[in-house]
Amino acid sequence: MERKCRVALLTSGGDSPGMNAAIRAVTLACEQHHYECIGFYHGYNGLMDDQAVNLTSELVNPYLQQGGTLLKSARCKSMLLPEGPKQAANTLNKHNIDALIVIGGDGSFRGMQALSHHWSGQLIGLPGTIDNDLAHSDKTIGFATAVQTATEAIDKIRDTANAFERVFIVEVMGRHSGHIAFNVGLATGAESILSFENFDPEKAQAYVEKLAVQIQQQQNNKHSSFLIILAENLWPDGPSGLQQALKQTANIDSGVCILGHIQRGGSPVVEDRLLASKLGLAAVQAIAEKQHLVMLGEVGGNLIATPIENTIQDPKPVSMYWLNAHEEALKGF
Ligand SMILES: Nc1ncnc2c1ncn2[C@@H]1O[C@H](COP(=O)(O)OP(=O)(O)OP(=O)(O)O)[C@@H](O)[C@H]1O
Ligand SMILES: O=P(O)(O)OC[C@H]1O[C@](O)(CO)[C@@H](O)[C@@H]1O
Repeated sequence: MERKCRVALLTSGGDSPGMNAAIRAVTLACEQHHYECIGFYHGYNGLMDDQAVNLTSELVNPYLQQGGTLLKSARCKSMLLPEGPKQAANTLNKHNIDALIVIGGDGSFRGMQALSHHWSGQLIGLPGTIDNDLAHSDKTIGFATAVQTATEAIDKIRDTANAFERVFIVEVMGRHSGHIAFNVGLATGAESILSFENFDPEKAQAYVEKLAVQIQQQQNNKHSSFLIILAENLWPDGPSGLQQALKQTANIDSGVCILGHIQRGGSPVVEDRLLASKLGLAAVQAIAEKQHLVMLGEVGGNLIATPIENTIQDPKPVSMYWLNAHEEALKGF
């Protein structure tokens, strides 16, 4: 009897809503292709200490609509050491794995590159991160849900901010990229959006002075709230640093809300379920077609495979067009 192809799967880095939908799609597609499907728990840690599980449709089906990842995730320090990728390769060889699918962000893809130097199986990446910072896919799995979650939370802040005509600084995630900040800022009609793409930390005081003028003008004219969406890791001393600067510079009081990990959880929105399901099915198809060291993504409605190194190296710029248009439109009020 012909030996069945053995496909392994892991989720790595920050979990993102829709990872479970991708795991489910991979498992179902493997069953359809008559492949074995083996999950490894806790990201690359599961390859370090051999934490394997046989994935079946019965096991994965109930997770489709759940956030997080049924395979758990981790940031595995051993992968950064010379022995780590070798150890990972040993585990894959021990299980006779033919192909490994990694769902994660750019760090996880760097892990795939390191592994490729020690393991001869096929490696396929799926973009799974709320940050949307991977080139060659319009969206990453989990981004749409994170934007939705943050938007709903900020809408609630807006209600209470309106009631007291308050200024609020809301910090959103994104590590070092502004996709969440800009999209959430547009969706909530934030009066100001500050992110890596439009902020120079050397000129922080100049931004404070500009913000102070905007806040005073807007509140004098309209008697309404003023929301500042602030990307994490941006402002020196974080959102409370900006809060203090506004107070010291112009005696402006403001509230601070750090949305934090609330943005990573929750049931994936339809857009993420669809993207994850399509990419999961495509990953198994890519294995059947003998593809290697590629990431699958969706660009303009088409599924495309891009060499992993390009997805890591190529920038994924935030579109400034709509941000600028939004700022211009606000000036008209
Ligand atoms: N240069 C590298 N070489 C080998 N492995 C790496 C490298 N960079 C990252 N990894 C592995 O990938 C894991 C995940 O990377 P990282 O923590 O950067 O998250 P990510 O995949 O970028 O996702 P996210 O940004 O959404 O959290 C790391 O914990 C490590 O195990
Ligand atoms: O959960 P951790 O390990 O603190 O990581 C937080 C980081 O992970 C992300 O949620 C996803 O990369 C970033 O937006 C954030 O900076």
